[in-house]
Amino acid sequence: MATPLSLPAPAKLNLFLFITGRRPDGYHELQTLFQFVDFGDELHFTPREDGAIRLLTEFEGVPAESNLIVKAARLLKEKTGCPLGADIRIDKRLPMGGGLGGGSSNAATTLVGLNRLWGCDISLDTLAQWGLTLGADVPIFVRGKAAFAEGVGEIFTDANPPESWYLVVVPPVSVNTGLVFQADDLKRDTPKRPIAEIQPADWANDCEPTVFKHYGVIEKVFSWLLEYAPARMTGTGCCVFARFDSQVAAVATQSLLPPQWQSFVAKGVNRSPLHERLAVCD
Ligand SMILES: C[C@](O)(CO)[C@H](O)COP(=O)(O)OP(=O)(O)OC[C@H]1O[C@@H](n2ccc(N)nc2=O)[C@H](O)[C@@H]1O
Ligand SMILES: Nc1ncnc2c1ncn2[C@@H]1O[C@H](COP(=O)(O)OP(=O)(O)OP(=O)(O)O)[C@@H](O)[C@H]1O
Repeated sequence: MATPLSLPAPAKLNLFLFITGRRPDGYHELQTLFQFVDFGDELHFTPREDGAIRLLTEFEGVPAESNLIVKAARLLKEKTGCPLGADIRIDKRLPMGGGLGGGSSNAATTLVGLNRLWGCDISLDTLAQWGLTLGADVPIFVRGKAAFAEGVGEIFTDANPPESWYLVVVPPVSVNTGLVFQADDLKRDTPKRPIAEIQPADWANDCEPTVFKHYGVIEKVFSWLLEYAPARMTGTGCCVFARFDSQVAAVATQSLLPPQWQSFVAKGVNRSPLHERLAVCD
């Protein structure tokens, strides 16, 4: 049997997220700062000669046909005409609908992993472009470098934010990204600024007031964390993160969390663990 290729699908954090407008197609113009963390899912790919794409891990509430892993594998096969297939397994650790980009990261790791396994030799830029049709955050995970993003999140400028430690708390709710963007009370008129002018003191997330209003528990988690460290929601929620200078400080605060709140401690990294692993495989 062929050796499987195992690759990480890390989470991302939006260190800030401003909504600067709405396009005629309904999508929103953003200015955001993406950083990865060294925590996420792990995917395992084994090539198949018969061309079939099989996802061997079941997802609660997501049929295989609509799973972004299967969609990404089919997209690559269709675009390249590759006759091979794959068996795919995943160790799922990232919550769904958490604002950590888990689905997009799974899709990106599938595109990059199968491109390698099948020997397609498609450039990262092209994979990122194809991936955008699967989800707004797929391109950043394909590129694998911390970046400011504009447009709907697909125009990048490399960035080098401090690689802090984060305590990420997962409130017991799932937030639907589409519904947040449709909300009447969403702040979508932050003036667009040159990226160099956005200072750390200005960092904020425009989705917070709307999400907090509809999900009281997320605001509760946010207020709790704020007592210990600077805190912010990532993406459209539900996860909230607090920033620390050391792992010890993050773990100490984690030990004080109310027991019903799930959490993890992770380090911010400006190069994706996916690309770190691929470099080792070279
Ligand atoms: C807000 C972010 O979390 C920032 O990282 C992402 O851009 C959201 O990415 P995502 O969860 O992959 O979202 P998608 O699946 O692409 O979009 C879900 C829905 O959110 C809305 N949406 C998404 C991104 C965007 N820039 N404007 C939007 O209005 C659209 O209605 C879309 O149908
Ligand atoms: N492989 C996958 N992993 C997670 N979710 C998936 C996957 N495939 C499809 N989905 C669907 O996509 C939805 C969003 O999942 P995801 O984990 O990307 O949310 P998110 O972390 O809020 O993303 P974002 O930060 O991009 O808003 C899920 O609720 C699920 O229905």
